[in-house]
Amino acid sequence: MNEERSESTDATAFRAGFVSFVGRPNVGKSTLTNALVGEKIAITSPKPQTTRRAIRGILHRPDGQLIIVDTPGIHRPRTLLGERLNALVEATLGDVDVIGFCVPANEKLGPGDRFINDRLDDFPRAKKVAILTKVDEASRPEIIDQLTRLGTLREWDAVVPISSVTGEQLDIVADVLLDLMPESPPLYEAEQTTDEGEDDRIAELIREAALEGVRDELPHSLAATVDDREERDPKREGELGLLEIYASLYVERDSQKGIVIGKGGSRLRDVGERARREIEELLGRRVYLSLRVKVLKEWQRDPKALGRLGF
Ligand SMILES: Nc1nc2c(ncn2[C@@H]2O[C@H](COP(=O)(O)OP(=O)(O)OP(=O)(O)O)[C@@H](O)[C@H]2O)c(=O)[nH]1
Repeated sequence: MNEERSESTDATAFRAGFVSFVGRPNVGKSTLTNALVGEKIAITSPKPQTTRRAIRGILHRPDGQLIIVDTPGIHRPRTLLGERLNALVEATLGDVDVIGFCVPANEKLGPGDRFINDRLDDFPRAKKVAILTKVDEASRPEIIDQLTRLGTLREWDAVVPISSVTGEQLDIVADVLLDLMPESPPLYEAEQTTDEGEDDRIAELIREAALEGVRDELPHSLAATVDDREERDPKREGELGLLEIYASLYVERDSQKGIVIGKGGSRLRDVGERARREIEELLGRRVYLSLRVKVLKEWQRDPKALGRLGF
């Protein structure tokens, strides 16, 4: 990050900086990122703890640039993967300008929220904003009650209630976050919405499609990679040909392979179909997707396997 950027009180100055949303699994961090950036980049899923990679989304505005670093949740590590994720969180949060602490309006503040709030003391450099998410699912009194409780946790630089679903207060949260950023020239090109590699985004779309409708224990055992791409000649000159993408889905055990593939391969066909449509939308062209399911025994605990999957 650029050390030359400076604090300023000039309200008309262009500001740019990094923000990371933290909070318990499922509080709506990825959905908020997508809603702010306006393009699907982070994986959202109703299952807890499915965001693995630090993905950046960028909100471009005439008065500033908000670079969103989407981290996996802070949680107590149980596996080597868990430890690496926590190390990633530490590295990310040590380097951002603002941390947005997300708490859902429709659930009481609990030990999980307090655990994460306490950890925020380890990142004194970052300004801290409390974001009350999912206000569409809570009553007025519940929202007020929750805001009061949030206020007792620490002196926040700001507290903002939002809904990523109805869009309520999303412009306000963007204003508030930008206001807290240092004065700085734009840090990214205007057309960029994410700096994640295209293959990584494709792999996330495949993983997301494969997660849909599977049992609770599977999310942590699924990974996807793009192995190869081949361009087919276009039928007519001046057109794009078909893009063939060869990808793998990794599970940890033989039994999980069956779950992913389904009876007679029916589930895998659905997953491939869903993922292909998403990839075509992302790339804006026709795609042929070949998906293979592979077993990589206990990959979450195996350093070599983790390396191969890009963790
Ligand atoms: N009603 C409502 N639901 C929301 C809102 N924001 C997110 N959700 C839902 O909450 C669930 C979890 O959202 P995510 O954005 O995946 O949550 P997350 O905090 O990124 O979760 P992890 O990746 O597991 O850490 C999804 O089913 C979302 O559709 C909101 O503002 N209102």
